[in-house]
Amino acid sequence: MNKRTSWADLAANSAAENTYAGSSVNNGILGTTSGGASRTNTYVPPHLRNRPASSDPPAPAYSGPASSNDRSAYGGARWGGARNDSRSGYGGSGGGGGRTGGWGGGRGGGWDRGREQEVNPFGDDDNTEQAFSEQANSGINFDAYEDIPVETSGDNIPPPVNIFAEIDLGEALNLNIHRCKYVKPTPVQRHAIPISLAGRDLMACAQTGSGKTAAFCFPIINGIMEMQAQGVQRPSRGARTVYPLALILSPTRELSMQIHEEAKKFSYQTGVKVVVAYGGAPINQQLRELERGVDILVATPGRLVDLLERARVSLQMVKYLALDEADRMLDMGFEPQIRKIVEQMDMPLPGFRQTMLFSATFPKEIQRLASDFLYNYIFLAVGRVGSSTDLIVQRVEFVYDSDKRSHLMDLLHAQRANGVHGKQALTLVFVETKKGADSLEHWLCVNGFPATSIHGDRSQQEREQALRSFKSGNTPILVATDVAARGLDIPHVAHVVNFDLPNDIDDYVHRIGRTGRAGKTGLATAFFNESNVSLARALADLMQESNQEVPAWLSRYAARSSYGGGRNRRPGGNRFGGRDFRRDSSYTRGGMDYYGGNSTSGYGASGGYGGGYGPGVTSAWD
Ligand SMILES: Nc1ncnc2c1ncn2[C@@H]1O[C@H](COP(=O)(O)OP(=O)(O)OP(=O)(O)O)[C@@H](O)[C@H]1O
Repeated sequence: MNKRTSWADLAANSAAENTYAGSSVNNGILGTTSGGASRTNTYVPPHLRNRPASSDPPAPAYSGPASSNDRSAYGGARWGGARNDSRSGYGGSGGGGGRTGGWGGGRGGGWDRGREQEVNPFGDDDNTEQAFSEQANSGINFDAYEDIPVETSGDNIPPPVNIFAEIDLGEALNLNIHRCKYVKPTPVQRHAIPISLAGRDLMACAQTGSGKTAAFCFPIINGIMEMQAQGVQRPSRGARTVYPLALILSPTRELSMQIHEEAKKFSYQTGVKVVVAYGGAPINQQLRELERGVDILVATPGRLVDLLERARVSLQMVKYLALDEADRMLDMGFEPQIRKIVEQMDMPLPGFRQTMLFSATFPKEIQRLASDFLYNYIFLAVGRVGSSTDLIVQRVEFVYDSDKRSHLMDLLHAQRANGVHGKQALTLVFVETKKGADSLEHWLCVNGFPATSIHGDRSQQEREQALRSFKSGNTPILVATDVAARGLDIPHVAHVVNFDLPNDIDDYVHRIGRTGRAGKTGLATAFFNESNVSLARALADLMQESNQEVPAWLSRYAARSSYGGGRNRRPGGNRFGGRDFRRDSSYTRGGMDYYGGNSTSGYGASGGYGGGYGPGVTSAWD
């Protein structure tokens, strides 16, 4: 499907489509000369100053082996109504009118006052009328998504919508959708929004850059507006405890900040207040912000646990729980913290809150874990689970470790030569280690390529500054560890280079997904060598799945290797085979299918998954 051209064409096309509107490369912080390979080495990034200058000579030219391409009808009521257990719906026992110190009066009160002072997140862009007239030109190529396969499973699935007007999101939210210049919903939004508006729990898997943030934000904002219209009351426990109505968790600070920014735009003038809390930044400032009132709390798990332990936040009133990058949130690194937040504090149980899990990848093992947090949920897959979008042209090249730098340099030179108006297109380079990131950044800078880096050893201030500098085009090359792999929506990233490939194919999917977003095309290049053999098969399968040309040498590696490259790959199995894990017969117990009541009738039958155990009853897998 992707037309093959030379690399230079690909880079040029990608760059042309992704040219940033920012400043020129030579912006004052650089003393570089432009053009050929030899450059004046005058730029040293702040965190590398006072270090000895690199004595690395340019590496020899690429000498790796040549390769062929060298290159059921909806029946659910709104939340509460759809529950068929004996417990009353949300608000019955949790947020009832018997509470004292109501919303608007005590805790979180004063929001009306704050609302008057609300900063317009659209800034100079806020010209609603213009937004209406410009809608047809928002630059989103929706045709790219039209023939994408969609799978939904679960009982009583609400039907998808085609246009935003089909859903009643409320006037204020609709206005913000117009301000964002969203003409029509993306496929994941078409399906996920009606499901969530119907009060159903959801596990949603959709490709990178396909609009998942709005898919969970819109129903949350709409739901909170309704709660406020109904005069929701909040407790007046401890003088300084706040009671958010929605919690959105994400794995990195930068992603939480981004979701916060997006959610603020969507909730502008709706009366819904969004606050963010993440580590590495002064907690006192975040506490002050919380005290001014919070409806939606966007947080990273570590900082949230801190706030909960200080009793500054209570989750007792949480009606909506969204986990972005849910598979990452539930893998080994984060799972204990997530369980603590969701299961061991005062958050309402599944069935009494609405839970939404979103990611571009969802290994079955993680799906199984995640089901502990859900109640009678709907599974939605837009595209194949864990697939990458066809919008990204993927190339994989065999490059020995010792040749990687010179090879990267070649790519960057070609890209610059083909750049639009001499500007370097934004390029994101992923490496394995923090040290490796520092060292590559330094080497690029001294070789005349303005670069910055983002990784866990940099201070939060440095991380944020690096992102800003990259986004603006001041340093059009960002060297990153996996801290930047997920969720970040940076316009005009033309090229993602996997300088070091990850061990897990899902990480690869997220990394390359930093380009080719919202209908735009992008380019991803991976450097592969003997140390990546365990990824060969998964990588070849993924590329084939997304209509990419697989080099013959990679196919040979793939044929020889076992199925590695992932946490959840069945040996010999096809990673694209099953989707909703509930449909997989290997997950049935005692002849009873956990999904549909029995393993032959499949999903859709009554007594489906989640009905097997009620809220509060421990999952069968514990
Ligand atoms: N309906 C829409 N119309 C136009 N643009 C949209 C629409 N929905 C979302 N977008 C834009 O698409 C881009 C990608 O959206 P978003 O960041 O939510 O993707 P995502 O699916 O969460 O990606 P990832 O898997 O990488 O986290 C954003 O710039 C967003 O503003």
